[in-house]
Amino acid sequence: MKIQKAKVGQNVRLKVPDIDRAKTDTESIIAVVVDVKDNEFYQLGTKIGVHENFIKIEEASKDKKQIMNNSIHITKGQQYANLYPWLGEGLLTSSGSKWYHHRKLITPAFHFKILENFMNIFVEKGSKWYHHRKLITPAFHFKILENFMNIFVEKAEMLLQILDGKADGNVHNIYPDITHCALDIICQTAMGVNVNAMRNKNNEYIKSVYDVSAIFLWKAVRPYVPEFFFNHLLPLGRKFKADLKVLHGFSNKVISDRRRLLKREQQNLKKDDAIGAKKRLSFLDLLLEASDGGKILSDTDIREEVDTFMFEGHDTTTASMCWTLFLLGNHPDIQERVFQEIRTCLHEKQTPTSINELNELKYLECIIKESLRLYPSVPFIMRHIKQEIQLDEYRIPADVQAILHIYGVHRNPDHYVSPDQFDPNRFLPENSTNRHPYAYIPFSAGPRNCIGQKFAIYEEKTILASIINRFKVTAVETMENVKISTDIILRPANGVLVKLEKRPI
Ligand code: HEM
Repeated sequence: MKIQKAKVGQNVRLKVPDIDRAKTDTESIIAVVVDVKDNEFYQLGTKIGVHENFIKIEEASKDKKQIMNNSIHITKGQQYANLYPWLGEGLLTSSGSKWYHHRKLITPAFHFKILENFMNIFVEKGSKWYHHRKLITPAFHFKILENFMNIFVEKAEMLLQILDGKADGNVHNIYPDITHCALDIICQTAMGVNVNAMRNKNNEYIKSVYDVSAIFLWKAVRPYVPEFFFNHLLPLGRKFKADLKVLHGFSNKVISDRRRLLKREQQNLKKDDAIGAKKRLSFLDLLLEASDGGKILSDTDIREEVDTFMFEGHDTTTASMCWTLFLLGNHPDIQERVFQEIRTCLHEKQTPTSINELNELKYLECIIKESLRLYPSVPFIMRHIKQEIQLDEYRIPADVQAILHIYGVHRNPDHYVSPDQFDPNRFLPENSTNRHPYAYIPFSAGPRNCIGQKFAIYEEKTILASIINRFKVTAVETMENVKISTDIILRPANGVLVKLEKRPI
């Protein structure tokens, strides 16, 4: 590719006709100049190159602690600064010691490994049980898991009622229904607040999430637009401000509602001391408790984390569930096979109700994984490379903004035979053993990987199993003609258009 006067390490924007409308060909958004050839051609890192190099950094670095403590290569790319007005320095965007400290604080609330262990040790006796119990109790109360599962099921059932009304032989876009369901789930599990987005349509919050995500991309590809000009002179800047008001208003309300409720609960607990149990229900409670009246976490710190989790915790899972339904709707044979698995596992029941049941749905898990391979909810991430690195024939200079192109890696034929084909069997254990450990990275990898990945898989399994168990899904668009819309999240541009047909019970 020939471009004008670019130096190694510089970001270049590639001309993609649709970029202004944020409907980009996901294979080329922003690239970094990796090398300048003698013939004035440039080697650009977009699709696979930079990413593969980056992952080798992690492989080469045996001493992961060194990376962590020095915050080398875990600092997010400059473009994330465009998210600061919304997410502030929450877990997703922050760096260095602030990120490290908050991640340590928050991790226990999302450590589902602990919860799985806990489920298993229920049947064990003696010292192992005692040891596990002691280990996990302070970090994560068992009550939380029960509550989460109950909430997943409750929301799945509400969603089914809504979808029942759409099983009428017509085509419906169910993307908004799934979004509302995912938002209800994250608000109730993580924040302990019931926002009832499924019943309360035309949700301003969701609209603002979409707008802000699109504006993020708009700004990311126009680093030359001065902040003052954007903030004060462009209508888009004013829109951004109005959207932020909606988003922050929503999260502030969630926090104050929860504070009030906790206070009431604490008072009731004092009255009813016979129970004596400490009731910790959500991630937000953990933050409020850890804040020590603002000494450790300020109100702004808490709001930034709440915004981060409300966004990361619903938009990503929504896209993933919708792409999965789209793919199943295009592959009736695979849908039939997973339907049989679900029926066998659930017998007469409509929805899964325990973690053990979810763990039994193995083929469904392969389907979700394969869907995240083809359509990763987060199609690319960015890192600020802090120190120069030499990787094979590439020299990545310091201060480069590297784009790690997850979408591209997942469709690399070196790692996947017929990479554009939907084939969940790739993720059967026997077919996964020889895969490069970094060839599949929908949740990123290393110390800044996704904190909510277990949560996401459990949530998706509950909702998808419920839908497939109730309806036969037929998609309208195909893999060949579906339009992809990329902002921060990779979504089907027209939503997910399906026909639903109720299955006999
Ligand atoms: C299918 C669903 C999901 C996908 C594909 C996904 C993907 C990712 C990816 C790729 C990253 C790395 C971002 C970067 O480096 O810039 C990330 C980080 C993160 N995710 Fe997720 N995510 C999902 C669900 C969730 C859920 C359900 C939650 C919360 C409950 C969550 C919370 C977070 C947070 C807080 C971070 C930042 C972690 C850190 O930097 O320490 N995600 N996610």
